[in-house]
Amino acid sequence: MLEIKNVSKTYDKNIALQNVNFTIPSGVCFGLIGPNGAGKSTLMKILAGIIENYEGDVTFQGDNVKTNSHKVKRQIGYIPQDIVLNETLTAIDNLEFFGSVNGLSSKEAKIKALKVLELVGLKDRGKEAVKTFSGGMKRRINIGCGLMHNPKFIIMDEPTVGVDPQSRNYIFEIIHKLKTQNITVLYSSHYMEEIEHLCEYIALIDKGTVLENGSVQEVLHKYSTPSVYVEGERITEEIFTSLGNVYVKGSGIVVENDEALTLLEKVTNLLKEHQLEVNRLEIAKPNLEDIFLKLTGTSLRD
Ligand SMILES: Nc1ncnc2c1ncn2[C@@H]1O[C@H](COP(=O)(O)OP(=O)(O)OP(=O)(O)O)[C@@H](O)[C@H]1O
Repeated sequence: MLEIKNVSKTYDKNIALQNVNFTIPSGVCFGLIGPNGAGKSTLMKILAGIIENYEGDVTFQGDNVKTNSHKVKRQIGYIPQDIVLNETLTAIDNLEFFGSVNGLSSKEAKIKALKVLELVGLKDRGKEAVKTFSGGMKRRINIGCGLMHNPKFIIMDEPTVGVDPQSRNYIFEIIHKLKTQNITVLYSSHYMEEIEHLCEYIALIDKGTVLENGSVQEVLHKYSTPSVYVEGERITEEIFTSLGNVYVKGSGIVVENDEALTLLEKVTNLLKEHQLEVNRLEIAKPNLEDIFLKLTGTSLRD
C-alpha cells in the first residue's frame, strides 16, 4: 500500500500540487487522470523519490519515501514520459545497464533482460541498436528498463503518448501481465478510455488538486444521477434550466435529474413547446469523462 498524505509542491510561485491525499492499494492498477499541467508528473516523481523537495508525506509499505529512500527506490520502478535510452546501444545493453544501475549483478541482469524482452514483445530484436526501433518499440524498451530490478510498484507516466496502436496494445498487455504477478501499477493518462480499460482504482486530478478518488465503481456510483442527452439545432442549455442540473457536452446538452423517465418526458415536452428538431435524444449514464467534465467544467483534452 502506498499512502499520500497532505502532499503539496510549488515550483517557485507556481503551485503544482495542493494538499493531495489518497491511498493506492497493493496489486491494483491505479489510474491518475488529469489534463496537461494537472500535476500528474510532479506527483509521480514525488512517489518515485525523484522530487524530494515537497511538503507532506509519502509512505510505501510503511516506509517513508523521503527518509527511507534507498529501500523504497529498490521496490519502485519509474517509467518516465521521455525516452531515456542510449540509442546507439542494443535493446539488451540498455536493459542490462538499467538492471546494473538498480543493483542487479551482471549475471542477474543478463537473465532478467531476456525475460523483460519477451514481456515487452521484442524478443527477436534484442541485439539491434535502439536507434533502428520505431517510437512505439523504444517506448516498450523504456518500460522494460523500469522493470529490470523486479519492482513491486510501477509508475508509468503517460506511456502511450505518441505510440502506434500495435505498441499501445503491447503496453496494455504488459500491464495485464504485471497485474497477474500482483504488481501494483500507477498509470497516468488523459485518455479516459485507457483508464477505464485498465484500472480498478482512480484519482481525478486538476490544477494540482485531487477532485475524486476511489474504486472506479465507487466513483461511477457516486455520480450516477440519471440524465438525458439531447442534441439538435438551436437547442441550448437555457431551455432546460428549470428541469435540473444542465451542462454542455460535445455538441449536445446534458440534463440531470433524479427521475430519468419523467425527465425524458419533460425534456420532450419542452422540445415540442419550442418547436425544436432533435438529432439525438437518449437517457445517458455518466462515464468517467462525463464526471470529469461535470467536476471541472472542462474536458480532459482540447
Ligand atoms: N520543473 C518545473 N519548473 C516549474 N514549473 C513546473 C516544472 N514542472 C512542472 N511545472 C508546472 O507544474 C504544473 C504541473 O505540471 P506537471 O508536469 O506535473 O503536470 P502533468 O499533469 O504531468 O502535465 P502533462 O500531462 O502535460 O505532463 C504545471 O503548471 C507545470 O507548468
